[in-house]
Amino acid sequence: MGYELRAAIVGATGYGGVELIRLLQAHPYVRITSVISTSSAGAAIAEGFPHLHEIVVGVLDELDIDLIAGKADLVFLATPAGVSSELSPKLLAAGLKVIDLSGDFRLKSPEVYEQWYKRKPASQEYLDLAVYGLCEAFGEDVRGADFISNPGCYATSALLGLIPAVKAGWIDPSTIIIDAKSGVSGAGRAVSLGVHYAEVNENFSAYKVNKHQHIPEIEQTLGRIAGQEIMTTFTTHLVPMTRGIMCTTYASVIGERSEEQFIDLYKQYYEGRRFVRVRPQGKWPATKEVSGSNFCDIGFAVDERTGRVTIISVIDNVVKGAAGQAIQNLNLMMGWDETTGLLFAPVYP
Ligand SMILES: NC(=O)C1=CN([C@@H]2O[C@H](COP(=O)(O)OP(=O)(O)OC[C@H]3O[C@@H](n4cnc5c(N)ncnc54)[C@H](OP(=O)(O)O)[C@@H]3O)[C@@H](O)[C@H]2O)C=CC1
Ligand SMILES: CC(=O)N[C@@H](CCC(=O)OP(=O)(O)O)C(=O)O
Repeated sequence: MGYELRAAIVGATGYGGVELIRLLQAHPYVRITSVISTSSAGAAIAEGFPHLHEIVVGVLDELDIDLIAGKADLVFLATPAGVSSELSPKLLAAGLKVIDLSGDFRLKSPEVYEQWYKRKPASQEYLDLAVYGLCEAFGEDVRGADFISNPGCYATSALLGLIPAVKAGWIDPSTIIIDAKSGVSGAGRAVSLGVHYAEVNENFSAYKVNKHQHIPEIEQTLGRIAGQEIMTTFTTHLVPMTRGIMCTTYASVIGERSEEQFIDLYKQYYEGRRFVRVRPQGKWPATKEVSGSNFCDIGFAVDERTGRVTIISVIDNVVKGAAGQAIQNLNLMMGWDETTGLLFAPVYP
């Protein structure tokens, strides 16, 4: 297939942007034609990122809508919250397809966005237009779409672990508790006290308890699956590792369900979806087992004593939680095989 899509990346100097460069330069149908930086325009990309030396040649472009429209067919926005709500309408008006990695278009209610992100929301028109790109659940919506809102990293791990059980009515949604942990790259490349080496190393801390911006995203999506309002308890922790998210999720089981039944249910739901790997009974995934890959691995334990199920789901936050999932969305948007350019094994050890 000789198809070539020209892609631009805004926020190319951040962790999500640099990971997009790494993955896209190996994609058979995509050519990166512009990498954009508001702080380092004019500098060679390999100057700031020596690991890309002799792999990606070129200089960083300034952020200019006309320049992007002249060079690209599709734009990835790997920018902080509050940026893409301004940029996306202009890029779409210029005829570009857009995949936004930030949280600006994930929540359908502007009021809910303002409450959790503490920022001015995008307009309702564009919130309605954006397709929530959780491919394994809403892949049909993504096919042929022009504007994708890439799910949040924690939300991806939590939702892939919960959706089949919620959809089947096998767990009581009012009892869901998600205990989530992330590596430090989830906080982005900018330096702050909270991600300083001496603060994180040999430490384990909870943050944004009951205030995390992925709570409404998880609740909105589970509510859509269940057809009823769902509230969850979701606690995030910072772990002294670079990549990886683990969600350990607890819920009360409705009826009598064994681990084997949960495994069969999830295997059926994710049949044909190559990026979700359901573990055999008694095997629980670790973050290292998906590191550097687009996989989400899921394992189960049913406790007959308490009547609860424990669901453990892991992803690499920068790949399945950001750049890899964005490329998975690109593949579906373009009608390509979902796995194109993404079917590589995790990095081990
Ligand atoms: N890191 C992760 O694991 C995940 C991140 N995300 C989301 O993806 C987005 C990118 O995250 P991440 O790469 O980690 O963040 P980083 O902080 O590492 O990078 C963001 C980049 O955006 C650019 N930028 C900042 N302000 C502006 C602006 N006003 N206009 C245009 N570009 C700007 C900066 O580059 P420059 O100064 O060169 O322009 C910066 O390098 C965020 O919204 C984040 O929440 C989602 C899932 C997972
Ligand atoms: C470790 C760490 O700080 N992780 C970030 C991950 C969320 C993120 O990337 O923000 P979005 O809402 O745009 O997805 C956080 O907890 O805020």
